[in-house]
Amino acid sequence: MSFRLQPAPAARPNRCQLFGPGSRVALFEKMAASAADVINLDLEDSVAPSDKDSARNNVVAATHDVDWGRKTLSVRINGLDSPFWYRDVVDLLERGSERLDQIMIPKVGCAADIYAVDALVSSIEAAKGRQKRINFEVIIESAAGISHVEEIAAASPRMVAMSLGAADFAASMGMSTTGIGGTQENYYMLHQGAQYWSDPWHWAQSAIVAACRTHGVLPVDGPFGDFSDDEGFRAQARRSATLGMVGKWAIHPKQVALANEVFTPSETAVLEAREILTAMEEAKARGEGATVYKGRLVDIASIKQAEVIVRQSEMIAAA
Ligand SMILES: C[C@H](C(=O)SCCNC(=O)CCNC(=O)[C@H](O)C(C)(C)COP(=O)(O)OP(=O)(O)OC[C@H]1O[C@@H](n2cnc3c(N)ncnc32)[C@H](O)[C@@H]1OP(=O)(O)O)[C@@H](O)C(=O)O
Ligand SMILES: [Mg+2]
Repeated sequence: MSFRLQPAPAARPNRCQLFGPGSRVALFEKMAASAADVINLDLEDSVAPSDKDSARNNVVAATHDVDWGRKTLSVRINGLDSPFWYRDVVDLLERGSERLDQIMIPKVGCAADIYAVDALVSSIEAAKGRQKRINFEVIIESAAGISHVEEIAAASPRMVAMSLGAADFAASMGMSTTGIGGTQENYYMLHQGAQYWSDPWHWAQSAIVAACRTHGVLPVDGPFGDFSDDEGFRAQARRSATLGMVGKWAIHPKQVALANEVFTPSETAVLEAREILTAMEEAKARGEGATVYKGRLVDIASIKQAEVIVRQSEMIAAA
């Protein structure tokens, strides 16, 4: 292992992040009653420019008036290229309650973007004497964002999570698709006349996971736009979980159960992980660094893999 150890990410359930426009107040109580671990109230792209001020006021009020239970309460502010973002931050932190846990920063392109928001947030927190430090989540959804993904992950001690925003990412990369995540019809390999679909999001997801794991940040898969396609959502989520992501956005309430299903380790997976840990304890007692479990090699690396699964299940159970 490198001398520089890999920091542990925040120990918070993050299986599903349910989004809702700040302009649709009627959704807030439904979001609070959902099984999502994280709530993202949106001030950015799901809110029309004409509704920005009213949506901001709705969300500030919701930090006081809605019982969000033990969920992580996050607000997506507008992009740093907009005339809205500074007022989003100022009003949330000057008029919003301390129930707010996190600010989500969209379309981040470099570490300096985070620095700017961090400086403004820190100044208001000090001026208002806020006791609870606001965390950051960022969305990687541009060519610049993926190009600078590691410096962004390391840009602030407030950084807790990082998501892939497939739609804006596709637009920024010039991808010929209007789908939001999932399989892309023309992204296939041809072999002996048969088509084999590959995953156009794989490399970006892996880059996000690597940057996040290097700096103790939670890697999260973003939206899957077709909320009538349960199996498509499951397939995308399963690929993301396999790559090391801890959760996925829901842009419709029906996707919450799907995300929770995929990102909650199954009883079978947890039992196997615990059995591997026991097998490795027994091997260690015999002075061995490797052993056989169900006919396959397990060694010290297997301990770390098993601990990821056990830790995730215990964190969810405790939530
Ligand atoms: C693309 C990336 C993004 O920006 S994604 C994040 C921004 N987008 C959003 O926040 C959209 C969130 N979803 C919605 O606004 C709505 O779900 C919808 C517009 C997609 C559909 O709304 P509607 O037609 O009203 O849905 P239904 O009639 O099917 O509703 C059934 C039922 O559920 C309630 N409902 C609807 N939406 C939500 C919600 N988000 N949370 C909780 N409850 C919801 C609705 O009121 C109905 O309730 P009822 O049964 O009591 O009537 C981008 O960043 C990138 O990738 O780059
Ligand atoms: Mg976006």
